[in-house]
Amino acid sequence: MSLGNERSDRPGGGSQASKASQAQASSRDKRPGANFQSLLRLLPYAKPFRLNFIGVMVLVIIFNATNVLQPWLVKVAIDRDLSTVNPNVRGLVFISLLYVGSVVVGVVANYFQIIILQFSGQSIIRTIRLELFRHIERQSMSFFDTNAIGRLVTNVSSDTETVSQFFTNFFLSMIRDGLSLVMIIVAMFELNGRIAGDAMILIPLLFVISLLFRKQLRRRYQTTRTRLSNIVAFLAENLAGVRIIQIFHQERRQARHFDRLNNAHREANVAEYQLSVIFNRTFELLGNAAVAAVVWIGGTAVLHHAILFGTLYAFISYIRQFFQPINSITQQWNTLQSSMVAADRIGQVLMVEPAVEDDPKPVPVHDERIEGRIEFRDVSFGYKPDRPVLRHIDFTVEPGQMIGVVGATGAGKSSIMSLLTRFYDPLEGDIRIDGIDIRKMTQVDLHRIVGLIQQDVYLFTGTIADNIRIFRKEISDEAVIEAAHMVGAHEMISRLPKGYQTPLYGKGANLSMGERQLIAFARIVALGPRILILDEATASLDSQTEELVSTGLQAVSHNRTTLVIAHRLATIRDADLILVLDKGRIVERGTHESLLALGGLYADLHAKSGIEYEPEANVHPMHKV
Ligand SMILES: Nc1ncnc2c1ncn2[C@@H]1O[C@H](COP(=O)(O)OP(=O)(O)OP(=O)(O)O)[C@@H](O)[C@H]1O
Repeated sequence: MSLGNERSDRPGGGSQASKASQAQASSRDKRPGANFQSLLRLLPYAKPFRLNFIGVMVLVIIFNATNVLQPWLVKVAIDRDLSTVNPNVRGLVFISLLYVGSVVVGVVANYFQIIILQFSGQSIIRTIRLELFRHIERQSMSFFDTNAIGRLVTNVSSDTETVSQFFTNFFLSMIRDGLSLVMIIVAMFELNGRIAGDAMILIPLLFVISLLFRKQLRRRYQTTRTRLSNIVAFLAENLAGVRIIQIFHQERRQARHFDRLNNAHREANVAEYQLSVIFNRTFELLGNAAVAAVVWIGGTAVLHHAILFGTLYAFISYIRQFFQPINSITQQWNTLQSSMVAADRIGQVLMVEPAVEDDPKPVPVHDERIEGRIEFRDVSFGYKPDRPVLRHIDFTVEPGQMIGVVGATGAGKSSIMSLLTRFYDPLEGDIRIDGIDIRKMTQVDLHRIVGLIQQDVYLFTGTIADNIRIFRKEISDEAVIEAAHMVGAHEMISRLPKGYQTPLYGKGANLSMGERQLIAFARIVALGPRILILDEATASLDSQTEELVSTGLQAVSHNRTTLVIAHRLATIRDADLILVLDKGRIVERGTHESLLALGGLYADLHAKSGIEYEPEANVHPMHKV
């Protein structure tokens, strides 16, 4: 005659996933703002399911009623039909049928109650998760600067899961267990007010014991989770750095450290179970003691003919049922706490508006008519307003030109790129494409015009062809192959076992750096933006790949305004204009030759880069006189 909550010696009960998320939710940053309001703010998501919740309530009432009815039926059978004075076999059969009927109704009600509630809870979470995902995707880069990716992943995955506990477990328990308790109490008072009154002493006692234990259980549970996280973090770091560990012969030391973490986890886990078992058995002990007390008090009453035997039976059954809802309700305290923390964190993310937003009245842009003229007009920028990283940047790139931006590390090269793509907005000045302020275009239009290849070429899980067309179905296979041909990637791709259908794993780890660059070039040709920004990879390539990449670059920049953030000066030797940045300012500008002739910072960088620049250096040794 369980009320649907199976007893578990694991503290907290519930699924592993939910427990993990609850622990995470509670162990991470507990903001003072995490309160019931945070949860209430998520209530509108539940509104479309209000009929479902009402349905669940009705089903819960039916289910509880059948539970309370069953001992009562047995009581009637014993006292009315089994009494030796007036035995009634037909009545007995009728009661048995009613009993079976109530069990069947209870089971069916319970089934639908669980299914409807889970469906509603998970639907709510689905909506919240989708909104979070969309919201995060809409954010500007400054948002990602201040929000660790790991935290966002947790928001979308486990925080939402924790909140779902509120909509399912918490809601269900409050209704089901609260109602169940009330019904049992009413039934007991209905049977015998005196014995029922004595039994009421148990309620505060059970609540206090339960809450005290739960607090401790929660603490131990969190310790176990934290120690498990330590193991996972250590393992991840070790796997990532396995080469270094092997080269420096640190395997034993690392294994010892791992075992310490492992042991700490074992101890925490055993301690957690220990307390959990003590708690459950204490509860059971109290339950049995209560039954014994009822047998004693009720039995005496039976002997004195104060109550009938069936009433005593029903009392014993109700006392047994009595413990489950109290246990379950106190357990919800944890659920409520974790859900509030998780809901607060979700709310914090949902409240952030993107720093870069589209103009409410954007200028319509026809990208096919865009020529690709870029102007930076006295642009100043800082990731934090009081720390400028670009000052008074002023330059123009004519359509189809290639421009190189060079400078020491941290000079502000990538920041220029981030402004042109509107990952950030300038603090002062403006940036124009074909005379249109990019803040006046929608970001969708802008990103159709401006293509970007970042240092670390990002490849998605999928085939090479998928990666070239970035999952845009309207780009045909022929167009993909043509794009690859143009940048000189076709041969390399054809050599792969499955050609264009070769699957890429783990951000394209099965390709070399140069090969990834070529795929990125082909991607640009296939998508065809008028402007290309290339944040060149810092790692040096072998000379053969370097040649492939530079041929690819020539192809991809052909007829396209190209801005190269150059880490290798050789890449931009033929650029129409080179900007030399130093501490956020343009300190020199000109062509490769003119800058070398100037003998300033560029010439300096050039000398340090180790590239020989002698006109004769390009001449084949055989032709030297
Ligand atoms: N997201 C960011 N938040 C805060 N500061 C940043 C951020 N990105 C860059 N910076 C700072 O801005 C300055 C310019 O960085 P930027 O990445 O533009 O330089 P860079 O010339 O491209 O350097 P590198 O050649 O090393 O890539 C640096 O001082 C850097 O620390």
